[in-house]
Amino acid sequence: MPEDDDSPDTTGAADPGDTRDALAERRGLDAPVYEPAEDSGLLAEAAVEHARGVTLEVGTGSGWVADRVRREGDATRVLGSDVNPHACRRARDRGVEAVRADLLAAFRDGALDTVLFNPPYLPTDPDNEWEDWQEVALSGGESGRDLIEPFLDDLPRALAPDGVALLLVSSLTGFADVVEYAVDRGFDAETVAEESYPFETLSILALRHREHAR
Ligand SMILES: C[S@@+](CC[C@H](N)C(=O)[O-])C[C@H]1O[C@@H](n2cnc3c(N)ncnc32)[C@H](O)[C@@H]1O
Repeated sequence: MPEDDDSPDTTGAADPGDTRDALAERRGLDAPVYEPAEDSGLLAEAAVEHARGVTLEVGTGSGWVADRVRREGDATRVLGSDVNPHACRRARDRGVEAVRADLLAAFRDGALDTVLFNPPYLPTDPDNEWEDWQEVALSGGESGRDLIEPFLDDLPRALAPDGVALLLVSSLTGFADVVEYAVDRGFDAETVAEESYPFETLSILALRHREHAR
């Protein structure tokens, strides 16, 4: 594989006992930007199919997902955002319009027709935090939902009335808990893609404002 090829690594399927540290090691603990992996690939496939209008990928990382949507999907404009400045730079180098922002805070009410998010979701022991950009990319705090919940809190505001959000959810994070949280915020949730691995199942939830759900 060429050195600059950062398509998802689907060759390194983890063993059943694979841990957060093993995952991180496989992805390069000291890499400042999350490399696309199986989760990125699953989100990209669903996003190419569903993204329409103004599309934002929150936590764009390398920009690989946003770039695929830009090239292969029907969105009219594709943006990326990330708190990590190295990620914003990588995404821009790829041709993605990327801004440094915390979740949806920088975006106007109802401005987004499609929102994509592959969040940091690994449940993490508070005594075992790394405090680097990989931590920011991977750790979802003790529950795994530290980023998912504030994202879902603000999504009703930023998503257009007939918009859709595609959220990647791991079984490690508590699928039912995420669905319940989204439903409580006025969304209908539908699973549009799912892949099982030895250590987790990844799902893509399509979230629509309840009054606009099909
Ligand atoms: C699991 S990685 C996904 C990267 C990329 N979207 C992909 O699928 O390959 C999560 C990304 O979310 C970013 N992130 C973490 N906290 C964030 C926040 N509060 N606002 C925006 N992005 C955030 C991380 O820097 C990281 O790039």
